[in-house]
Amino acid sequence: MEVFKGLKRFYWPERKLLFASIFCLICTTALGLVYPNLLRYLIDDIIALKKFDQVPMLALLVVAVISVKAVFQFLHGFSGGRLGNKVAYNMREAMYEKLQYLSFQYYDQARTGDLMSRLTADLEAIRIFIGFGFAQILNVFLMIGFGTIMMFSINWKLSLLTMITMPFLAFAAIRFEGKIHPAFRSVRASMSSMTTAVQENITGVRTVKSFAREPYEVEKFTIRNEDYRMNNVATSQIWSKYFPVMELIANLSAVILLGAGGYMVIKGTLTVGELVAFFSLVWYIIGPMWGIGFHINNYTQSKASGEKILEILHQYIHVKDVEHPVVLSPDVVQGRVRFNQVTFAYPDAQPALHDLTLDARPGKVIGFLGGTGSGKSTIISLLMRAYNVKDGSVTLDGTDIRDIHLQSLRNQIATVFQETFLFSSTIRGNISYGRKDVTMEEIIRVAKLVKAHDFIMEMPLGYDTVVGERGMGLSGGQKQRIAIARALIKDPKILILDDATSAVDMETEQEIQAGFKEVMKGRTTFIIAHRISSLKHADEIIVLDKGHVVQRGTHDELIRQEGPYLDTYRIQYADHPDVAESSSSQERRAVQ
Ligand SMILES: Nc1ncnc2c1ncn2[C@@H]1O[C@H](COP(=O)(O)OP(=O)(O)OP(=O)(O)O)[C@@H](O)[C@H]1O
Repeated sequence: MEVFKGLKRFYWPERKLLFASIFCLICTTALGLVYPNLLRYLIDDIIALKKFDQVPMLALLVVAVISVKAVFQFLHGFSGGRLGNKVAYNMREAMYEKLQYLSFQYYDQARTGDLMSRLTADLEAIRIFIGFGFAQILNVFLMIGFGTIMMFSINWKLSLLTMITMPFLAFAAIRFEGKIHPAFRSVRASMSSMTTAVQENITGVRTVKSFAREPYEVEKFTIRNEDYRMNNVATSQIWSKYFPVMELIANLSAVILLGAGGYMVIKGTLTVGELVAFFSLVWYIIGPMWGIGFHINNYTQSKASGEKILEILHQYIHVKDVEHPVVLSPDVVQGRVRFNQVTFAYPDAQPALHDLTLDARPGKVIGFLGGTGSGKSTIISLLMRAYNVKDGSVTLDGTDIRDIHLQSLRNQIATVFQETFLFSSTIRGNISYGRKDVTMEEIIRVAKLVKAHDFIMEMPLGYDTVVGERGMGLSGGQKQRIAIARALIKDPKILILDDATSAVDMETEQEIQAGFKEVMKGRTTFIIAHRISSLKHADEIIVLDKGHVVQRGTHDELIRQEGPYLDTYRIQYADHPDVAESSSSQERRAVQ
């Protein structure tokens, strides 16, 4: 029940619907009890006494009871359906919102397929249970309770005899519950592992095809599919083992009733009408007892689903606002960024950054160079507070970013990531993503700045062209340019380019950078690049190696000293002897 207590905030506001659905079901159940009594009356008071003129009245009464019962049944379905959908809607909203605010650390580990199955299959299980399952379980108790009272009112001895098997039935049902719950959990786990495989396969279809790994992918899927099948088989084995046992026990009741009841009728201690009424009452109790397996199954499934949903809803958010955060106002932000002796390690890992200190004044350009895994992206992750710095501090205009309202901090920053992600929407929609109120003129202006306007206009629908999922249909360089336009339109105080121009040719890169100079006047820019050409205009270049700063200075300073920067420079300009020559003479001058 803990799970349903945890989910209370979703269904409690809809309690009117919940109670209406339960009330209507109780009425339906109570009206169901009228039948056995009408039967008894028909046999004992009409047929036995040959008062056949009362039959039409009785028939009309039956029609009336059926009609009222049907109305209650409809109202139960209606309110239950509304309740389930309302609860599922509220939960879907809450889950989606939570997913928006979960930190980068969570997504480092999360599996998309698993999250998708929680948002779909698990929510569906809860919808059905809260909408109908819960009322039905309550109904089982009511039917058993009402039926038992009525049976005892007819003949208590026969009632006791017939009820003899019920504890065994209850025992079997409880054992069944104990086995089926873990089985369902495994089914759900294997289901989500299967969906993850499908999702990853579709996302990475280009990689799969280029490596001709289709057979391997099929095999990988087969293993998970097999696991899912085996779990389902194991679950149905539990069903098939317990169900016949439960059915046998239930039917024993009917056999005892017919034997003992028939004997009582012969002896004259029970009327035929009472026996017939008793017989339908027994089935009135056995019916829900039989269904108990289904309800238990429904309950355990939704309990397992509820656990998975709560796991997300209760997921700890690593990066969140302090109690009274500083809310930045864009007109006052200068954009001065400082890292003060920052050392940072990802969870359960060696430090990715050691003792970094930097001071980026507003309007300055800071470049980062270093081999893969040297910590460049980590620096910008810390700047946008994707992770909390524990050792040292990062400040913006003198305020520790941990004290700044997270959204207002990120509103000042625009990042172009290493991997370009575009939404499956129009080019116009993709460029204007970071801002609500943006005119077409502004979109075109930034597109021209990043040299994207011409290729966009060559497309059949221009800015209204819909790009495929993840920007399919565009070249790497085109995607990057759209991503840069998306960052620029945000008019940020701080611009971060994480290897953002790696896919465009050098000439276009220079043109884009010339465009930047104009837009980024008075703003702070961080550029991560592998190409010297992308960095050489930076006010300070920081060279990193395994998380340590190994060199820093301007381009001119760095090419005058031996070190990784000059090594990279030599490699990249090997094809340009004139440049290389001039650099070596500069170097020589520096040494002299
Ligand atoms: N999310 C993460 N969780 C755990 N470790 C990480 C994570 N991201 C990066 N690392 C590790 O931190 C170190 C620095 O990585 P980082 O991404 O900052 O390097 P980088 O210089 O940007 O590399 P590249 O040029 O290849 O992008 C690496 O050892 C990397 O494996």
